[in-house]
Amino acid sequence: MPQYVLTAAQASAVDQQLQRAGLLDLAMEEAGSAVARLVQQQYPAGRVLFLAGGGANGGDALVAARHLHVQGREVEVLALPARHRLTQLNRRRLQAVGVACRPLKAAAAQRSVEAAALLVDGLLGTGFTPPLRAPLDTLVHIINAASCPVLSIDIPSGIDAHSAEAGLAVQAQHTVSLMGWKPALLFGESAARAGAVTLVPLTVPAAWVQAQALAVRPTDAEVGAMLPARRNDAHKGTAGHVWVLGGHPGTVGAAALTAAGALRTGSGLVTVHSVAEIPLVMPELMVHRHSVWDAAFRAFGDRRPDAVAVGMGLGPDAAHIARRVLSWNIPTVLDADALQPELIGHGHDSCLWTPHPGEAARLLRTSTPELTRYPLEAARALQEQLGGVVVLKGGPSVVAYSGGLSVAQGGHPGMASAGMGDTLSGILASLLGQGMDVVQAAVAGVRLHARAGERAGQLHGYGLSATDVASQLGAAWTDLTSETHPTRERLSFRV
Ligand SMILES: NC(=O)C1=CN([C@@H]2O[C@H](COP(=O)(O)OP(=O)(O)OC[C@H]3O[C@@H](n4cnc5c(N)ncnc54)[C@H](OP(=O)(O)O)[C@@H]3O)[C@@H](O)[C@H]2O)[C@@H](O)CC1
Ligand SMILES: Nc1ncnc2c1ncn2[C@@H]1O[C@H](COP(=O)(O)OP(=O)(O)O)[C@@H](O)[C@H]1O
Repeated sequence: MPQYVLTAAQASAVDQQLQRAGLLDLAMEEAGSAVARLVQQQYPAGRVLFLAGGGANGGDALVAARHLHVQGREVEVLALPARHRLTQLNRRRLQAVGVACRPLKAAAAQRSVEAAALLVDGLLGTGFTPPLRAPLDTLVHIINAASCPVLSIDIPSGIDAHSAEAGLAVQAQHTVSLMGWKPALLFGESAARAGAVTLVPLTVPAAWVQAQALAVRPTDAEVGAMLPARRNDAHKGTAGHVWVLGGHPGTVGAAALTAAGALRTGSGLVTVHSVAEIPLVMPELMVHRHSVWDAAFRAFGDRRPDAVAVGMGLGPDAAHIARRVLSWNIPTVLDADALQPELIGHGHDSCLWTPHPGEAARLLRTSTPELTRYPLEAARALQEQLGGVVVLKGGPSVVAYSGGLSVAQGGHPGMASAGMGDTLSGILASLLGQGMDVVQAAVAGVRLHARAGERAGQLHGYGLSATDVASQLGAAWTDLTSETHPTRERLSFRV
């Protein structure tokens, strides 16, 4: 089942549909029971302290407390005055099964926290509008000083669901996100505040969520189904020829890493064109050194590859060279030095632009902190300016295409090292060269890169390099396709 990303306003729109259909009570019951189930699984012993706000987020907490109480867990509930109708209803239901709901005051919270084995934060969810008002600010300080783990419902209290920033807000060990991901749970400091996130999709008509969603988050099975199946009679002429145009004295490794990424993603032929001496990191690569770029383009004549990656370590002439490449109108990955504002308006539908936040800020003529506050909106703005498809790189990367946004799953913090993006460019060019549609190549390519990073991270931790990631690409491909192409795997190993 697809996963979606929703802003607070979009989640609230679905809530209103549920309300009109008379289903909101059931959704709150499902949300609360999912929280209780998770508590039993992950934190099976000791007293559970619930801090409940007055909105529906507090209502979810009251439902969870009731479920745990009837299952025999010791619970304590401190609650603000209930404003939401369903929160009032669930307060009565909780009291009906014998649990007292004491007023939530700072002093009581302070005392109760000391005896708790787990604190469930149900103060504020998507109905929060910054800045945090009293007494919630004091309560957040008390929660953050607690020695027990904290589990937040939907989103840590004090986090603005839309933004990657975090001011005064709960630091959770675990967050149960309801219905879909909120942007804040995916990016930056706000995601760090959420700890481990468990998504509980809720029994809501998928079409309602899809109609509202800001972005999708494809599962591995969905990504695997996009990757091309190769026939047993495939040969190097059918697996795509990729050209890499990059490298400059001092940055020759970038072009080599891109080429290695393309080979490891299954390209039949990979040729590097450069005016610098490119190290032959894999003897399977073809490397052509040209005297100057004009001579290179003369030598190309009318010959064209199936896909081209341009810009990695390319140096000061990159915009000019990329513009000539764009006139070929073939599947093209533009990265690094080729990501220049003067290319805006010169792209085409088969372009895949791959900026990191610094390059993206340069293209949008804004600052990097401004851009990283709202990565989804930034990716969309870039796509509108550049056309084609944009991969805004990060942990996680966002793919923006005409009419849609997709957020990649996974990756590894060890991928924060030089050359990772160059490898990604090679992966993307390889997938384009193997005939994939540009949107699917981008979505599948970023996940393939992240999956290879996860595997390499298990072996090398924070010491992993881009070369290590490239070496895991074949295994990552197998991981992603194992669910969707079992027959093909068996066929390809026949004797
Ligand atoms: N389909 C789904 O996903 C489902 C979602 N569900 C749940 O609904 C939640 C959203 O519920 P919601 O809309 O009632 O808002 P919620 O977050 O509880 O906050 C409202 C309270 O916060 C207060 N408040 C606001 N700003 C504040 C500030 N700056 N400083 C201090 N206080 C502030 C505000 O106070 P007031 O402004 O009224 O004084 C009001 O009392 C969602 O996160 C999920 O948990 C499930 O129940 C079922 C299905
Ligand atoms: N913490 C992380 N989690 C997941 N992916 C990451 C993380 N850090 C970096 N990456 C990935 O590594 C790549 C870095 O790209 P980039 O900054 O262009 O590197 P370079 O220019 O050195 O090649 C991107 O694809 C990014 O998504």
